[in-house]
Amino acid sequence: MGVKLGILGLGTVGTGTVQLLQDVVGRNPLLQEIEIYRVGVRSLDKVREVELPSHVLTTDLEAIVNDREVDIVVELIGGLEPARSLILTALKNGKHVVTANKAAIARFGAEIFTTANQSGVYVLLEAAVGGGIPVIQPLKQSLSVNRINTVSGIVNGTTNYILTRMQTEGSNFSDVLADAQRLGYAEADPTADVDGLDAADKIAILASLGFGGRINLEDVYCEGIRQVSKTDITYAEKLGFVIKLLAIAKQYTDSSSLSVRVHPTLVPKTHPLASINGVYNAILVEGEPIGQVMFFGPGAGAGATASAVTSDILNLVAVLKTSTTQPNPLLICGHQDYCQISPITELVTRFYARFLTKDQPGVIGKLGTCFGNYGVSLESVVQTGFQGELAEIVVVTHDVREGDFRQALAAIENLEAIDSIPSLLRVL
Ligand SMILES: NC(=O)C1=CN([C@@H]2O[C@H](COP(=O)(O)OP(=O)(O)OC[C@H]3O[C@@H](n4cnc5c(N)ncnc54)[C@H](OP(=O)(O)O)[C@@H]3O)[C@@H](O)[C@H]2O)C=CC1
Ligand SMILES: N[C@@H](CC=O)C(=O)O
Ligand code: NA
Repeated sequence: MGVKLGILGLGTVGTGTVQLLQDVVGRNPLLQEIEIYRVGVRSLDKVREVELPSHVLTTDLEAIVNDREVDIVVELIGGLEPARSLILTALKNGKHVVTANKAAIARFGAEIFTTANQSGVYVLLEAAVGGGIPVIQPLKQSLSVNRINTVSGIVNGTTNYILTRMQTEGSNFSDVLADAQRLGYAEADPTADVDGLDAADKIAILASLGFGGRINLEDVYCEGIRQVSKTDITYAEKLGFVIKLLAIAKQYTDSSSLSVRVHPTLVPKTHPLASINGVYNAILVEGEPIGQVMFFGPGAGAGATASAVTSDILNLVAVLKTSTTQPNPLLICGHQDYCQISPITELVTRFYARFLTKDQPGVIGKLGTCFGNYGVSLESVVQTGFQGELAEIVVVTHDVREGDFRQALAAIENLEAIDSIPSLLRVL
């Protein structure tokens, strides 16, 4: 007997998944055992890129998650509600769930996994992070014997696509965002991409897997890419860096707390993450004894994401075809405790800052003295340009505690010679 899927959503990812499932020749033979039984959408009038028998499409998503015939619910509608309620109902009805919905998992993961465990079913989410890149399963299984100390990466395809085109073509932010939307990379509300929220959801999920505890999303520090200007991209280039939106989860060596954050970062051109361009994502996992492992691939888009969704479906088909009633501990999520996350003020990092100053003698000296008063030591100071009457000074610091750096900046802002501080970015 075939395994019956109830797919919720037939947008970018839903369509890619149905296309893959309708074209099984040359792929894993288990795919032939899958039946697309129901597909739930918002509108029956939309023109679809896939052909499905008319009785398969429905707008009644509740009926799908309550249908006794459905074995696996594949949630691809996105957003928080009704996605959360539909997932919970499916789980309570004893159905396995596959989801690409990092927003729902990052916020309601505790409730969703507790319900799944109580019902003896699985929630698989490979597509939720890194699109088509296998990273969830490797963290849960292949790498789980390591003590992880850092998970960092480029986990949002839309912003990496935007930053890459701003860097290589000098393109304008809003034009490039429109292209990312047209290509199906962006979220329904692209502010989730641009403001770093999508990356924050993803690093919360990766940190939870890497460090073995729940993550309170509100503790994840998050800055997006709106403030990244062409001027900063050009300065960064001259200084030997590229600007990337990085998501980082790092264990402090001297304590049990984690730093979990998302922000635009100056990445040295020699670093493995510097060369990840366009919609590609990469996740660098560092642990003991393995050392460094990097996962690279397409982070968004219909086909790539469908690959991850369908691999989860396949895992569940295999589960359904084996007779054991015992849960597989490598497939469940059994975290109970929350990880302790340090405030951003405790972060120790290098900074890049751009100042607009009055063109007076001794300004650089005043900046240096002010930084010195707060224990901030400077790695480089560059004054190359002017913006109208104002001189532009760019500094890169050595490692400094963020709280101390912020105090120094507050003092610098009060200097008579300082007009403004248009940019402040962290340096890897
Ligand atoms: N796009 C990508 O590259 C990636 C997306 N994801 C995640 O995958 C999920 C889906 O994204 P994507 O395919 O891009 O989204 P789309 O907006 O393209 O598609 C959403 C689909 O869900 C349906 N839908 C939405 N809300 C409802 C509702 N309330 N009732 C019934 N149907 C509904 C829509 O119906 P209709 O067609 O009738 O409007 C549409 O078919 C999201 O969680 C996203 O974060 C993950 C990785 C990559
Ligand atoms: N909007 C997301 C889609 C994949 O998760 C992105 O751009 O990465
Ligand atoms: Na993935």
